[in-house]
Amino acid sequence: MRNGGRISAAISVLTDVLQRHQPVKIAVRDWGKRARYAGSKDRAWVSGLVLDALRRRNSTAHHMGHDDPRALVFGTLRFAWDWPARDIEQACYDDHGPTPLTNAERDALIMAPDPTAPIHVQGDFPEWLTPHMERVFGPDTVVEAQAMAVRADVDLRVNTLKSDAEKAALPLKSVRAVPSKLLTNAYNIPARDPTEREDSIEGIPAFSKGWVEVQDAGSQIAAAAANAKPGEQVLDYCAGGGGKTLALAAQMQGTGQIYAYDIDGKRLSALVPRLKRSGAHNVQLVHPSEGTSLEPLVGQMDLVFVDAPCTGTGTWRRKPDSKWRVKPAQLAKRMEDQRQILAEAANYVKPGGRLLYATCSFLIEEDEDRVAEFLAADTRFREGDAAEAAIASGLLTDHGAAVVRKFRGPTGSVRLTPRRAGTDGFFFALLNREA
Ligand SMILES: C[S@@+](CC[C@H](N)C(=O)[O-])C[C@H]1O[C@@H](n2cnc3c(N)ncnc32)[C@H](O)[C@@H]1O
Repeated sequence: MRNGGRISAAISVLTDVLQRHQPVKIAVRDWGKRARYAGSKDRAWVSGLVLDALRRRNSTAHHMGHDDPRALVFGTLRFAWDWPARDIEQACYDDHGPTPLTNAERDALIMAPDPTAPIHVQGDFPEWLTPHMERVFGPDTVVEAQAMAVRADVDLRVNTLKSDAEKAALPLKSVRAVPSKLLTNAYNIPARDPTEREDSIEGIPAFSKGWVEVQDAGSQIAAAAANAKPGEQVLDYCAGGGGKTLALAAQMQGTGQIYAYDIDGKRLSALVPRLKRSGAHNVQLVHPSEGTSLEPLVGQMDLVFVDAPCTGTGTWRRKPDSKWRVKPAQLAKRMEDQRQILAEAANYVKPGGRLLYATCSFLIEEDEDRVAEFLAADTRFREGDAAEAAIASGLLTDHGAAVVRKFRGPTGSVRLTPRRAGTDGFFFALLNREA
C-alpha cells in the first residue's frame, strides 16, 4: 500500500477507536478484514500510527487545533514521526489517500510547540487526573507523563524451571533480545519502529518450550519482592492470567504449593496452557465456578500475593486507549475493590507470614493510601522494606538493586515508572504479619 492509503486507514481505525469505543486491536483487525490487499507490514504501520496518535492525543490536538481523528493522524506524522509537512501533503495525492490538506491544517503542521500549554496537554493525560498526577510526581509530572507517552519495550522472563539466562541467550538472538539491565534472568527487546516488522516471540521454539515468558520488568521485580522460597505455601489471590503465579513458581523451584485464585474464572482458565508450558507442577487452581473454597487456607499461608485490580495507569505505554477511558468513577470503584481485597486476603497469611500488595498503577489513591488504611485497620501487620526484599531474591542486577533502593518511599514501598526504571508503572509494598 502507498502511504496515502495507509494514512486513510489510520484515520478510519482511529475513528472506530475514539467514536465507537473499540479497542485498537479489534479496530485494526476489522479494518484488515475489509482491506484484503493490506499486508502484515501495512497492518503494523497503521496500528503503530494509531497507537502513537493515542499516546500523544492532547499535545497533538493542541498543535492541530482539533481533536478529530484526521487532525490527530496528520499531527502524529508531523510531530511524533517527524515527517516533513510536504511529505504529508504529497501522501494525500496517493491512490486512496485522504482529501488534500486544508490551509488551516497546513498552517498547524508548521507551527512550533506551545511551551505554555497546560500540563495535561504537555504530558498527554486526561485533565481530571492533574491533581492526582501532581500528588505523585510534583514538579516532575510532565516529564514522568511524557515517558508514558512513548512505545514500550518487550521484556522476557527466563523460566528457570526449564532453562537459564545463558541457555536462552542463543535462541533469543532471533528476536533481537538483549540481557535485561534490571534483572538477572530476563531479556529485553527494545521498542520497534512501527515501520519495521515485529518478530513474533510466540513463534520461536524457546517460547513454545516454556523457556521464556513475556512479562514486563516492573511486574518481574514486584514478583521478586515476594521472595517466595522453595517449600512455601503461597496464595496468589488475584492470579488472573497467572503472570505472577508463574514467576513465583520459578522462585520456589517447583516445590511447596501455590494456590492460584481469581474471582473471574475465565481469566484463571487462561493460566492452564501457560502452566503446562512452564513445567510448574506445584500450582493448584482455586476456580470460583468449581465451588472450591479458600476456607482451609485461612491463617496458613507463608505468602499471600495481591496483584490488585486497578486503573492500570502504569500500562499507558502499551494500552494508550485505556489512558483516555479512565474516569473518576472507575478510580473510586477500584479503590473500593482494593480495600475489600486487602482486608479479605490478609486473613490467609499465617503469623510470621507476609502479604505482597502490588498494582500496575502509579496513583497514590490505589497504592500508599490503600496500604496505610489497611495497616490502620489490621494491627497484626507492619510494613517491611519491599526494596530489600526484592534484592534478597537474588533476581536483580546491581543496577536493578540501585533502582529499587532509589525509588523506595519513606515507608518501604517501591514505585517504578517508565521514566525511573524503563518499566511499566508498578507499585509494591511488603506487609509482614507479626509472629
Ligand atoms: C491485575 S489483575 C491480575 C493479573 C495477574 N496477577 C497476572 O500477573 O497476570 C487483577 C485480577 O484481580 C481479579 N479480581 C478482581 N476482584 C477480585 C476479588 N474480589 N477477588 C479476587 N480477584 C479479584 C481480576 O479478575 C483480575 O484478574
